[in-house]
Amino acid sequence: MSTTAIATRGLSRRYGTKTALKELELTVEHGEIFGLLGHNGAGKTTTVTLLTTLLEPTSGTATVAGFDVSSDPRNVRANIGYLPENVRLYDNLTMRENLRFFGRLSGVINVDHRIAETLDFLEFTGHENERLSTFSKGMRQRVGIAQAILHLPSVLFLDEPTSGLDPQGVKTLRETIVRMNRELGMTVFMNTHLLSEVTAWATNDEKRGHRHSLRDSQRLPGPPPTHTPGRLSRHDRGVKHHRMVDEPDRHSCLQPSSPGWPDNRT
Ligand SMILES: Nc1ncnc2c1ncn2[C@@H]1O[C@H](COP(=O)(O)OP(=O)(O)OP(=O)(O)O)[C@@H](O)[C@H]1O
Repeated sequence: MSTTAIATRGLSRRYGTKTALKELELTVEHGEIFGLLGHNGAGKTTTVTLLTTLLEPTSGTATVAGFDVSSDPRNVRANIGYLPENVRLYDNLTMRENLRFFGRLSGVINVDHRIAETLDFLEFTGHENERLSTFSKGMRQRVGIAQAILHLPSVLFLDEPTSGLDPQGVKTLRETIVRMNRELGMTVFMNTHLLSEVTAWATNDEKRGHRHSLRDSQRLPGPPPTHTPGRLSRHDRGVKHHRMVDEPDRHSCLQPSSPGWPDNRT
């Protein structure tokens, strides 16, 4: 079996004359947690939308879990989970009803059993019969994660997963991501515009090289508890990231000195 979970070659997407994504080249191996880093508008959501088969590339290719996103989207979808930035759930249904609905759509067998197992794994039991309209942002997101992993996908996509969460929510989410990776063996592909999201996993000397091509994919070790600037230590589970920086006018480069450079260290 191939060790490659995701591979893109020249992956591009245009909207009319607007280039949303230009010739993305990246490879993610099975078992990795991968962070796609870029400012607002850099093309992160477009990338995830292409990789989850919700959008067709205008040129280039991509495979996910060994299947081509253009010629074999059904098999891609069967092998992935997806948590969009703004998770869409049914507010007037309970958590169990929501999960049943999504589980059945994904063809999950014995769906109630899987719901129980999944909520147990996420340490989120006790709210099954409550309506989503009463849930906080953090709780809704956990329902979103539950629906994304109900069918035990091999590759999990998370679009700006910490967006709108409080610090405790961010901490819980990071721990959950690591557990899904280590205990369920899921490859995790995560979009973020926050450098801190990537560095949270890793020691880093990765603030160097402010302007990179899209080929600047770098392996980070992670997730250790502390951060050792200037040095990469070895870790058996690599966390890779890829900075979506290109021409300054297109991607408003990620630079530590930029006004928009994230300064939070949640
Ligand atoms: N449907 C669309 N039609 C036209 N342009 C679009 C469309 N979707 C995205 N774009 C443009 O493509 C570029 C990339 O958008 P995308 O949403 O992928 O960026 P992003 O990195 O995810 O940004 P954000 O962090 O703000 O979500 C942006 O300039 C955006 O305005």
